[in-house]
Amino acid sequence: MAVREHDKCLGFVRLVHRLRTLGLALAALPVASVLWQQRAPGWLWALLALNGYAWPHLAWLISTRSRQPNRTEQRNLLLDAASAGAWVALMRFNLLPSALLLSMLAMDRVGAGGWRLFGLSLLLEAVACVAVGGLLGFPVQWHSDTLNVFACLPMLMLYPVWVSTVNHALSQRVREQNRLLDRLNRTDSLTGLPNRTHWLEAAALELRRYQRNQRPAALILLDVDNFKQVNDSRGHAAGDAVLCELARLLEDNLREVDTPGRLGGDEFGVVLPETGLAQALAVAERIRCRAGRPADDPGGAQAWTLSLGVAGLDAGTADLGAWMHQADEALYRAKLQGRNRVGLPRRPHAAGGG
Ligand SMILES: Nc1nc2c(ncn2[C@@H]2O[C@H](COP(=O)(O)OP(=O)(O)OP(=O)(O)O)[C@@H](O)[C@H]2O)c(=O)[nH]1
Repeated sequence: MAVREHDKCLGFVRLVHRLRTLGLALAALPVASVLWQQRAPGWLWALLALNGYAWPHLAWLISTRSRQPNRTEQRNLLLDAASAGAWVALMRFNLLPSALLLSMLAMDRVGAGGWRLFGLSLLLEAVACVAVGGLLGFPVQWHSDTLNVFACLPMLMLYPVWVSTVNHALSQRVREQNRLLDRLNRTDSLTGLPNRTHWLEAAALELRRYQRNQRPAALILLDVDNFKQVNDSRGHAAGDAVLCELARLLEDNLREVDTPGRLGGDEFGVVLPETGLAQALAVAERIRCRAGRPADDPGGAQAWTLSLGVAGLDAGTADLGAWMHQADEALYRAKLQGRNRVGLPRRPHAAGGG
């Protein structure tokens, strides 16, 4: 099993261990009160001590050393259920401690493994209870005295709070992981910039704002010149480094409200809200000039260059596809005209502010 998979399973084992350690320690008190009432023999007391205080740590060792911690822990949970059933019979069905034991067990069974684990546990509890009860000749002593009631109180008052605390921590972790997953789904793994899907959403948002309120916006599409040669001559890792350098260049040279993104391969895009065409051309030119120059020698020779295409919005921009197409055509023109330049859109645009 892969190490990460093993670690993920340990999360479940840890959760059950926390529940079991406190649960069994508290459950031992009402059982002990019944054993005291019954003047039980020493071996029963020893069994209780083992079950209540040694078993949780033994179960932890067994599960964490297992090659399949999840499965082993499921088995341990079923053993817990069987032992609870046996204790109900050993307590001669003393009403309050038995009901408390079974209801608390049911609560963490549903919490840790859902209705399936609950059903299986119930079955095992019944089997163990009938088997041990049968061996003892089904002695019954329903009555719970004051000592039994007092011995039940710690579990009754503490365990539900403990279960809720553990569940709350768990649900917070799930929320955090969902947030992380969402971020990863929207991020390009190499550069850390928004990926194509996220970037297109940002562009579509600006288009809608323009259609509703005539707020200007512009797109820049950029592509590294002769990137294939960078890969071929300096290796794929050097190519990746150039893409990351470009991503940092965009982040460092744009406003907070602008959205840079990697559209795929060596093609990137920038969404510029509240920006007219002239301003967008100036931004594109600034990026072009700074591309491929070492930070400590910004006036030095360019190690790699960029071609860029710019498109603003006007009443003739039918949809996002049309807007992208205009920027793409402008980029294509920049490539045709010799690369390392900013391409202009074919049509004059009405978007103001520049
Ligand atoms: N290192 C690296 N290369 C990539 C990645 N994704 C795509 N490429 C390469 O990027 C190159 C893209 O080349 P093109 O855009 O077609 O052409 P170009 O060489 O940049 O030429 P022009 O765009 O015409 O200037 C291809 O060789 C791809 O294999 C990546 O994540 N990392």
